[in-house]
Amino acid sequence: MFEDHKGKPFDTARPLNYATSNIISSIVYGSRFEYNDPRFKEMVRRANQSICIVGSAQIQLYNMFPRLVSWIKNRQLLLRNVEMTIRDVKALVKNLKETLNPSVCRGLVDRFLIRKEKEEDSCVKDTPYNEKNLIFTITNLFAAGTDTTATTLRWGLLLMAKYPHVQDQVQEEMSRVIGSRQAGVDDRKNLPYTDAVIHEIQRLANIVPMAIPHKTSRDVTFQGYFIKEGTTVLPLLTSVLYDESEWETPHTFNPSHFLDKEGNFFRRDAFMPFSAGRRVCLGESLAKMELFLFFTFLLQRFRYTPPPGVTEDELDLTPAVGFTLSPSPHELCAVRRQ
Ligand code: HEM
Repeated sequence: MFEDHKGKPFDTARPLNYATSNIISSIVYGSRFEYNDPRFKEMVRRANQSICIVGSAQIQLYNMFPRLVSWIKNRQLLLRNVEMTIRDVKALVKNLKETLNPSVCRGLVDRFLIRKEKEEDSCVKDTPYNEKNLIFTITNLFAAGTDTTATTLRWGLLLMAKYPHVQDQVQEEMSRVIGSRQAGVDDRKNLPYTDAVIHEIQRLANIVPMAIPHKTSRDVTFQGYFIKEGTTVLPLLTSVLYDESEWETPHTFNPSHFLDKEGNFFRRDAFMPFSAGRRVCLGESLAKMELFLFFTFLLQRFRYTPPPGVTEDELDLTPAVGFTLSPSPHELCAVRRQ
């Protein structure tokens, strides 16, 4: 899809969303969607719109005063999106159910359906393998796994266009170490600069600034503060990713944050874009793999620049606020390299 624009400016959002969405789809349904499939296009559009709406002031207000403002427009829109997504997912699951062959497992849905049938046959009570859990597992994976990875990649390409000397070094390292063949996950350890750049993109982009709200399961005293059982707690990842006592230049794009004096990659404890603890991002290892493979592939094949007439300095890094922080609407040129 990048190729189609022939080096002319375009918005990177749609192709990246479709690509990452198809990874989740392959895992969940066992197949990819065509990029021109109207149902797929709508599912991706709705997932992105919902993530944006969840971060809106209206929904924050609703979360605080649910009884007072249940009528607000964004909540109605969100509920309609959920309803339509459930309808689509049900249709896709029905199709898989009708073609289910227990000896050929195509994806997560097949595995779930096989287990569901088995538990029903054995009359297991209160099993989590029920229709409702299946539908919500699928919709949650789709929502959590599409926008996050695509948004990080969009930040990555925008930062490469803004800082061409960093892009030069990534491309130089890749040419030197892997040449023109496609990178595999095992190449990461031999590409310390590229690895550092990907980590720095995630740190600065800070795409899930407030993680996901949690509730205390019992009374706790934390750093001298008493927090009652059942209190909603927001772990502010921004406070760690931009911590002035942890990072040399917390507000600047600086891949050296992850490099030692010899240019070797090193991990930092304050790198927590996936949060931490028991409810740490379930897709962390998948996301890391996707980011590395997509980023190296896209950098190997294209050079990213601002549109004609726009300088690198003018590329705006102000985020658009939603539940996740994505770059403000922008266009880039992707010029074919090889
Ligand atoms: C760059 C990409 C990603 C980032 C930055 C990210 C970040 C996060 C964060 C901060 C949380 C909240 C953790 C908490 O509650 O404290 C989370 C939860 C979650 N993420 Fe991701 N995520 C990414 C990609 C993915 C992918 C690809 C998947 C798909 C499998 C995924 C699935 C989930 C799920 C299911 C949860 C909820 C886990 C739970 O509540 O136990 N994420 N993610």
